[in-house]
Amino acid sequence: MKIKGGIFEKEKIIRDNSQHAIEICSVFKCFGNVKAVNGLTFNVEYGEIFGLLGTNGAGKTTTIRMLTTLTKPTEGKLYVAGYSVDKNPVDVKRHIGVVPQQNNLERELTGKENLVLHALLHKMPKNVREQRIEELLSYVGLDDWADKRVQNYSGGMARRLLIARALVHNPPILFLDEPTIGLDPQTRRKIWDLIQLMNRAGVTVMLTTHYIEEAERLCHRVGIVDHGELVALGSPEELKTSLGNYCVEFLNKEGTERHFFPTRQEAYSYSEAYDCDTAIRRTNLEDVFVEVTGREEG
Ligand SMILES: Nc1ncnc2c1ncn2[C@@H]1O[C@H](COP(=O)(O)OP(=O)(O)OP(=O)(O)O)[C@@H](O)[C@H]1O
Repeated sequence: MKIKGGIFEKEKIIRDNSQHAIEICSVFKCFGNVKAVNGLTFNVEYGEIFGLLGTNGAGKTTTIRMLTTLTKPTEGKLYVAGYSVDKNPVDVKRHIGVVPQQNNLERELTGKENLVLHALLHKMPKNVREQRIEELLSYVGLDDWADKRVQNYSGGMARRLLIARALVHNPPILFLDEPTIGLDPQTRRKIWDLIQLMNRAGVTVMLTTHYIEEAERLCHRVGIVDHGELVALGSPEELKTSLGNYCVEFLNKEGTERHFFPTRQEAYSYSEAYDCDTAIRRTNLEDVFVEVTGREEG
């Protein structure tokens, strides 16, 4: 995958009085009796890769759908690029790219035609859009597939095309809902590289994931959501440190028991008191996830 110079050069964003790329202020979303989102408040800063991590049904997709103008909150306010999602949805749409969880590409069209269609929806002039599309197809490594129909693409290729499509109109903020769901490990790594390259080129990224490894490897900051509530927020390092950087782990009759300590020495002293086999290791984000949600997997 190649980065061509200048493809992420951005127009200057005129923001109201916001310093944040994304602001979520006391947001609730109910579907009947189900509180899909239950009082979320946090910001995403310009330049970040921010990950919303949670189990299935935690409220991640609903949050992305509200931020990207697809559904309205029951209560609360959302701002993207300084614009109110409620009052200025058209401005919000101009400033965002969205990679949905489901592949909604036009399968009968070629990769290039899909991008042209998106550019036309954003009223991009022909000379600008042609160059941009060529550059993006090369950027996501699909130049050789540009004129082939999407129905012949693999899952990983379709995901790369979805990312290219989201970037056609040069948005400063990109939302990705479960960007690597269902992909094999090699393709997943390629998508991670692509997200990191985009971010280095200046794009602010907010993604959802239920893969803890994805959040730990990719995200500058992570918000862990459970039953629609934010239960932890910080960089992976901050979250691990807050729990204790060293873990003593051993098996008892009920299952695996874990205890956390700030230093290896304290962990070692604790483990010495036990007769059974104990392991001392560095704390990881999965430990944080289990502690704050009470669940074993993302
Ligand atoms: N349109 C809808 N109508 C009714 N309930 C909904 C609707 N959309 C979401 N929900 C419910 O809201 C809760 C949160 O769903 P959401 O899709 O936001 O979770 P998620 O964290 O994105 O999970 P997943 O990874 O499975 O998509 C779930 O209980 C879900 O069943």
